[in-house]
Parts: sequence; structure tokens; C-alpha cells
Amino acid sequence: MTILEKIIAQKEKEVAILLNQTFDQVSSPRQVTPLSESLLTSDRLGVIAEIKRSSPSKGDISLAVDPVARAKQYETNGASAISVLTDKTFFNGSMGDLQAVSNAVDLPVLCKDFIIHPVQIDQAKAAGATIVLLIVAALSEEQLNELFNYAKKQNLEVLCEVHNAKEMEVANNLKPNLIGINNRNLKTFEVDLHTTEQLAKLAYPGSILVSESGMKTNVDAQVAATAGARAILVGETLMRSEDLAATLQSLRVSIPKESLNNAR
Ligand SMILES: O=P(O)(O)OC[C@@H](O)[C@@H](O)c1c[nH]c2ccccc12
Repeated sequence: MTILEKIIAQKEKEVAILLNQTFDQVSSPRQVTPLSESLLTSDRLGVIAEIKRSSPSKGDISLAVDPVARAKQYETNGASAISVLTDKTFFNGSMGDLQAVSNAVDLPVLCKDFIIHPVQIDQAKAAGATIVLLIVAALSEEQLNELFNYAKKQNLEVLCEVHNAKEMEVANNLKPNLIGINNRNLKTFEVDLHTTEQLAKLAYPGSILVSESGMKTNVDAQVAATAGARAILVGETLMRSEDLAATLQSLRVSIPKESLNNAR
């Protein structure tokens, strides 16, 4: 079994439990400028800054982090959105983390989880998420379509994640506003920053590209921006940074002029 298959098996168990619960939507949902809008109006590479306590590939990163304090630091230092890993079994996150962060910041908040059923979207929205992740590798095309349409109906933004050309083709059919190119293979954990360069050219031209995983330096960010990304999703590097102002500043490189007027 690949790690992705193990995670999905766990999610199926969680969904069975969630189906016995109801998620009351708050009467006045959070009003934020959509991520896709802020990215398109920025001439700098956006950073989706992640709260990540641990991961199956890296083990413990920052178990004792105060997610609210960290998210506020991300916001103060120019993040475009906050990503909160909510999976408990493999990443030590929680919906509680997401709820607490959503209450504390004015930025869009991404629920970073392995969504396989609409009830997880209800749960994420009730906890204050404004963006949900849909991972093409984790879903059949039919599931992906259903979940994508469901999230849109809930007025959520969707970050549609791909890792290879085949998955990009599936994502393109949705004409999504946001495509995430994951540089990490979720089946093997290998990270290759060339993934973004190779797949960016295959993406639906109207989609805004986010390069995900393995971003460490200003040079990495520059490579992503040159390939056509308008944002990067960064976890570990930010969690380990002791000077967030400097780290975030160095990652927010200029978008090449020729990309500015297009989604890419
Ligand atoms: O910590 P990194 O290498 O900066 O990676 C962040 C993010 O891209 C990664 O957490 C991620 C990308 N897609 C995912 C899907 C599920 C869980 C986690 C992820």
C-alpha cells in the first residue's frame, strides 16, 4: 500500500463517523478577498503559508506550535493565505487548528486535508475555511467532479492539486481557478522542483498556478515564478524559520512582466 492509499483508507473511516454529525454553517461566514483575486492583482509571487506540525515524510517539524500565533505572524509578514493541515493521524493537525486560525486572521484559509466526501467540505466550511484542496491523485474523475461542484456551490475556492501530466489533463477539464502543482509525489515522497516547470505549460491557460512543496530558497521561488506560478505553498521552510519576515520577504519574488496580465 502506498502512503496515499493508507491515508485514503483512514479518511474513509473518518467519513463514516462524520456522516453521523451535522455541521451548522455560521450565519455570517468570513468575508475575505478571494485568493485568486489577490494573486492576480499582485506583482509579487504569493505565499500560501502552512501550519504543519509534522508529516509522514519529515516526522515532527514543530509539534508544539501555537497555530494562532504563527498564522498571525504569517499574516503580518505578507502571506496571501494560510494553509492549515487538518489531518490528525498522519500530520498531527486538527479542525480545531483550522477553526482557531480562521477566527484569528483576515486572510483566506485553506483546509489542507484529503477530501473524498462532501461531508468533509461541510466540516471545513463550518470551521471557517474559504478554500479546499482537492487532490486529483486521491479521487476518481467522478468524485473529483462531484466534490468540485459541491465546493463551488458552497462558495468555496478550490485548489485542484496535480502531480503529473495525466492528472493535469483531468484537472484542466474543470477549468479550475487555482491549480496546485505538487512537487512532491504523494506515493513516494520524492520532491522534484522541475515538476512545476514541466507541468505549468500543460495547464489550462485560465488557471492560476500554485507551486507546492519543497520550496526553500529565493532561487526556488524564482524558478517557480519563471515557470508561470503566481504563488507557492510553503510548509516546512516557514515552520522552521526563525526570521519569518526575512524568509517570507525572500520568497516573494517579482512576477516576470510577461506573466502579469495573464493568469499565467
Ligand atoms: O512542507 P513543504 O515541503 O513546504 O510542503 C507544503 C505543502 O505543499 C505540502 O504540505 C502538501 C502539498 N500537498 C499536500 C497534500 C496533503 C498534505 C500535504 C500536502
